[in-house]
Amino acid sequence: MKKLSIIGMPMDLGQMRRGVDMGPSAIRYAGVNERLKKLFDEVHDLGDIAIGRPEVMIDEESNLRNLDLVAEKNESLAVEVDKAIESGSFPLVLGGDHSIAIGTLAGVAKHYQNLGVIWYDAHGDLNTAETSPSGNIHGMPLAVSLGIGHSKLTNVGGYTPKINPENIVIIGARSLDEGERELIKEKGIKVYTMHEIDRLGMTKVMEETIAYLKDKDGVHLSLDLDGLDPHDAPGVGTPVTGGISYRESHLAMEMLAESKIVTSAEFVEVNPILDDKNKTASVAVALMGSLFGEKLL
Ligand SMILES: NC(=[NH2+])NCCC[C@H](N)C(=O)O
Ligand SMILES: [Mn+2]
Ligand SMILES: [Mn+2]
Repeated sequence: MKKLSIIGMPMDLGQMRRGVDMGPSAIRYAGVNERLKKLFDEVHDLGDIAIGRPEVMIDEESNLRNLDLVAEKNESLAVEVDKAIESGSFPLVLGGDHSIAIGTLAGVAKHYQNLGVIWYDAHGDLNTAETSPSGNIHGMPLAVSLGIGHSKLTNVGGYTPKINPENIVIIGARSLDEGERELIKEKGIKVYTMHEIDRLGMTKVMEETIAYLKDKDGVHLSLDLDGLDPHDAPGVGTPVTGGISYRESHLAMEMLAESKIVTSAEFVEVNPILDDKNKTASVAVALMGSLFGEKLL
């Protein structure tokens, strides 16, 4: 019995550009339910986590924009993700800015002893208040999940850390801040930058990634649409040129489907205001199709 739970997280408090809160709607409009119903026995769309429209505020002291709200809303997400897994469902979270990975991983990681994470992204999202150039929490969730950062964030879900550095693979990196580079080196995090993707090809990158994570008891895929080239996924708040192509991304998802290692996923940073006729949401849905085993023949 294959069950999928879809959870919308219309969060935009982790960054400054309005519109990413409409990501879950855009992805639903692009047909996520219809497409994935063919690949699961049951698809439960649980609707959206309530975010509301609070006054935007910055905690000047700590360089953590909307700290309390981001923490609070991620607690709610963690509860829903946890419940989905308890009920035997594969949790698929629709973002929302990438700060939602804090809540997703809080809900997921308690179910695994040794969770692997694939971070498909132009960025490392390994900043802290001290290293962040922007104060935007969507640039911090991977560090937070490692237990590095403000305790209001690292303690979401009531425990820390969620993951270990040697269980992470970052794919598609091409924009890293100085503090992120240092953390990657210090912790020995595995990273396939665009250089390695060009050099090795996506086939080899995914073969190595899958081999690297094979012995984990679960693998979470956190896919930031800005990992793709802005030509293929223009509707994102922090685009970086020279990214992963649409075709390479399909191949990556198909290889993950074949490997059967992925046990939870989130697709984030879809911003329909910045998009071109809902292209980015449609790309997200197409990639989900491949991730969950869609085949042409
Ligand atoms: N999830 C994202 N799109 N993150 C972008 C982060 C950009 C930059 N590194 C920052 O920390 O502000
Ligand atoms: Mn990114
Ligand atoms: Mn990201």
